Amino acid sequence: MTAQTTNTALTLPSPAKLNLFLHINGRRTDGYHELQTVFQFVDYGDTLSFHLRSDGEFTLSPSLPGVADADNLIIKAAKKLQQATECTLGADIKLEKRLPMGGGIGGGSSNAATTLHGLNQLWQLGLSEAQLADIGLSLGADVPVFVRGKAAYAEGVGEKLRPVTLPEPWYVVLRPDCHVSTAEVFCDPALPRNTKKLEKLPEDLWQLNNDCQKLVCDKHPAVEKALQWLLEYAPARMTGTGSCVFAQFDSQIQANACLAAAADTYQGFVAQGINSSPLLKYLNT
Ligand SMILES: C[C@](O)(CO)[C@H](O)COP(=O)(O)OP(=O)(O)OC[C@H]1O[C@@H](n2ccc(N)nc2=O)[C@H](O)[C@@H]1O
Ligand SMILES: Nc1ncnc2c1ncn2[C@@H]1O[C@H](COP(=O)(O)OP(=O)(O)OP(=O)(O)O)[C@@H](O)[C@H]1O
Repeated sequence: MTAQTTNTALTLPSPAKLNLFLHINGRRTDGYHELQTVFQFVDYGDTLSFHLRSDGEFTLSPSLPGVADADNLIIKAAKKLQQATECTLGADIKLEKRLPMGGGIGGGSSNAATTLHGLNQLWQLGLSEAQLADIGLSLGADVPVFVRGKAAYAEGVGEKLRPVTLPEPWYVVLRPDCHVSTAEVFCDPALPRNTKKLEKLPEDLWQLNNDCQKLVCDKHPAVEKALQWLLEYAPARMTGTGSCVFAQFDSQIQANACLAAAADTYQGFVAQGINSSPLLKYLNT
């Protein structure tokens, strides 16, 4: 991922995340779920470029298929920041989309976080990371971790974050050919919602589960199939509410070999797990 900065333009990375495990501990009265998860970033993602406008307007190019610009988390984040700070500036925003959408790897949330950081810098607002994370939370439960940019043990709805230092292995991430709605998974009566809260993270996160995985596999055979396919190679699991599944490897060579074998059947990518988001590297903080 490359990035560049001038006073009137800024190019920034927008990486994906994996949920290395995901426990659902309960449901709040507002319908949101209490959860425990570990987020790790991967060195693969989208790229966003921001060009300053003085008239307070926004453009996005290209638009995402099936997503009106007004519903795009990039534009929503830009408008939230503009309103919160009463800023009169705007931006032309370019998006290079590489991340599969609706795959549980947080592409939209990451785009929102990169937009908050990018415009904070371009407009010289001087908001703190904590202020940006607060604005981010109003856009989605996964936005704060992307704003903070550190691999984290998360609780609450995903916003109570404790940085963790994890091994940085290689992952194969496969995108089964189906769409899984996060809201639908969380609304499903069959979702297990009472996993006991962990007091302490175990050393080996593969001992833990993704509580959404069985439900999603039962409803979407393509997810089950991709997971079983990966399990022939390495420990594998679903991320978030799916549909993407990932397997862990010690080396890039092993991961590439697995992806090459998958190529006829699945779309996917190889990426390294990273504890610090590439976004942080390019910000003047
Ligand atoms: C499942 C995870 O991907 C784990 O990282 C996230 O918690 C989902 O985060 P997200 O996509 O940013 O979620 P949001 O956009 O805030 O919410 C999407 C939908 O998921 C449900 N939702 C989400 C997060 C959460 N802790 N409890 C929920 O019940 C809500 O019904 C909401 O309607
Ligand atoms: N910039 C964006 N990038 C991707 N999706 C977006 C964006 N803005 C809005 N969306 C909408 O959000 C939905 C979820 O997108 P996203 O790629 O973040 O899913 P996800 O990886 O499953 O996220 P999460 O794990 O946070 O639920 C998309 O299907 C799309 O309709």
